[in-house]
Amino acid sequence: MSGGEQKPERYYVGVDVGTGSVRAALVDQSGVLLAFADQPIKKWEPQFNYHEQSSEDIWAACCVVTKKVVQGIDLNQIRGLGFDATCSLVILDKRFCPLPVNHEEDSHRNVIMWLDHRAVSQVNRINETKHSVLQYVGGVMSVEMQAPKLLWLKENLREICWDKAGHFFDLPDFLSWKATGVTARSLCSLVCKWTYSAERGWDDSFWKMIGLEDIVADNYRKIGNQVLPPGASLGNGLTPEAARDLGLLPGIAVAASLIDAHAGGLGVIGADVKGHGLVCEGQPVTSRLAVICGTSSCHMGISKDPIFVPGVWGPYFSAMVPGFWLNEGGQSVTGKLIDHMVEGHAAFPELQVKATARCQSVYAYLNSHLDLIKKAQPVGFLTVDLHVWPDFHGNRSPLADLTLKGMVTGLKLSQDLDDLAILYLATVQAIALGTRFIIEAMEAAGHSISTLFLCGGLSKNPLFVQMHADITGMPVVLSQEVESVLVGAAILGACASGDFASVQEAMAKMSKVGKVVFPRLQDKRYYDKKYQVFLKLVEHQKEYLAIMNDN
Ligand SMILES: Nc1ncnc2c1ncn2[C@@H]1O[C@H](COP(=O)(O)OP(=O)(O)O)[C@@H](O)[C@H]1O
Ligand SMILES: O=C(CO)[C@H](O)[C@H](O)COP(=O)(O)O
Repeated sequence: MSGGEQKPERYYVGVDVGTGSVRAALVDQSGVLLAFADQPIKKWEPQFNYHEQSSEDIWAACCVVTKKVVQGIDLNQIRGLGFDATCSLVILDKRFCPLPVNHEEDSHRNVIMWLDHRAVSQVNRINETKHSVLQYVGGVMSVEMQAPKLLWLKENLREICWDKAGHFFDLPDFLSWKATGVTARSLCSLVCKWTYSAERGWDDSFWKMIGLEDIVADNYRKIGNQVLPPGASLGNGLTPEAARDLGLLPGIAVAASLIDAHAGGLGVIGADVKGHGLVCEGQPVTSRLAVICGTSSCHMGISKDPIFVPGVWGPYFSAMVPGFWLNEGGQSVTGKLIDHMVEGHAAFPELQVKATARCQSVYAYLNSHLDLIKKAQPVGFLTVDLHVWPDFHGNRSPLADLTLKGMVTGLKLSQDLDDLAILYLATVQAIALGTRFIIEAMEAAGHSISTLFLCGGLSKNPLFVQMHADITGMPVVLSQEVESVLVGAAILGACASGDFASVQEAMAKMSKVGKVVFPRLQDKRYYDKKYQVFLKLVEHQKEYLAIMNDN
């Protein structure tokens, strides 16, 4: 401050809990990241398709990263705190102590992660009910949502978990409770993963029909009967205990949270695009699709009126941008699939040695290796005879079929670095082709999308970004801040502090365009052919299944 004329800077802290790590940022009022820290979190996979975490480990990581980003800052300048997280299920007993989600009775592991597929039988039975709430999750409930997981706990861990449980939280709501002591849930979590309707509230008949009538009898106390819009200020703000844990001052505003993909959406979708030569300039914000690409990819499209897209989650009212309906397409593993293909290849140890020698990430090394071997043709043409179907963990959208498997066609005997690089390229392309498939389903149902806004760990990969532009034929906008999900979390904190009148105002002021990647339209014919093959792959997979199931 000089001469008492200038107002002191106002800062917000955003905390983003992803699948593999927790990140925090100190963000100013114009959305600039002033400090960033990250910390890995523990994951357990006790058996195939079972994925667990620990809420205590996650909270401890939140504390480490928050303390780091506020070091050296006058804490009085920090006005608000916002959390986003994966939509994993946290279970606590009536005294808020962790309960085990496993037969080993390890209560440290009290989180069923979003990608856990243990509740297949439960979700199949839920879908057989054809209950009307299913219309609002794309027609088919995903095994990754919370109702099947709750039913699994009741049917499998009745004594050690279900009967003792006092609180079932979506992870973002667990974090805001931990910070404030307020058990109110965010509208975002409840609408997107728990079948709550912003307009009609809970539907008793659904819970009774699926065998969870105890949730209704208890007046939804365990899953949430006080619901707040994302960004609303919670209780009296940060409790003294949480303030000590996080290294902040007690009483600062804490916002009702968002799921991570939705925070990414807020962080990118409202940016002013003037002067970037984009078709979406002058078009409504509904022409933008935010794609949040980390362990998974989520495709967030908004509309003024509800649009029912078969196989695409939603329409969800006010779950991301207040007043707008949201459709959320998704690919359940994307970053995880690329890592799986690269790390599982025989040439991976050689890749690691070479990348380390050049102080590069393995992805940066592979990208430059592809440039070396491409000869006169564009890089993307190296996969003319290698095709991948990317549903190694089932299909979220638009087929909503968790039984689908991954496919690779065009394998050879070679196992060298060239072979690894081309397989990596084909996997990246398959993910981008999957995005095109989702966009086509959304457009067929009434969306009109012209521009992609990418964020998340995979948006740091130039090949991934260019393939999304080339294969969808749409420009891809990257934000000024690479960590846009954290800008979304900070937007929540800024709204809770009262410094902005609305989420829309905060979005417009805090998200900024960084770079635009345009599609190379001269390659369109090649990618149209790759897309044709892509669609054939799943058709053939279904044919194989029919042949094998024919008695
Ligand atoms: N610098 C990078 N270059 C290329 N890919 C990256 C980079 N950093 C992360 N990734 C990819 O992003 C994925 C993780 O993204 P991230 O947003 O951190 O995930 P999550 O939010 O699920 O924890 C990884 O699986 C990896 O494939
Ligand atoms: O289901 C989701 C959003 O609705 C996310 O995919 C899930 O929360 C995991 O996110 P990430 O890939 O960023 O870890």
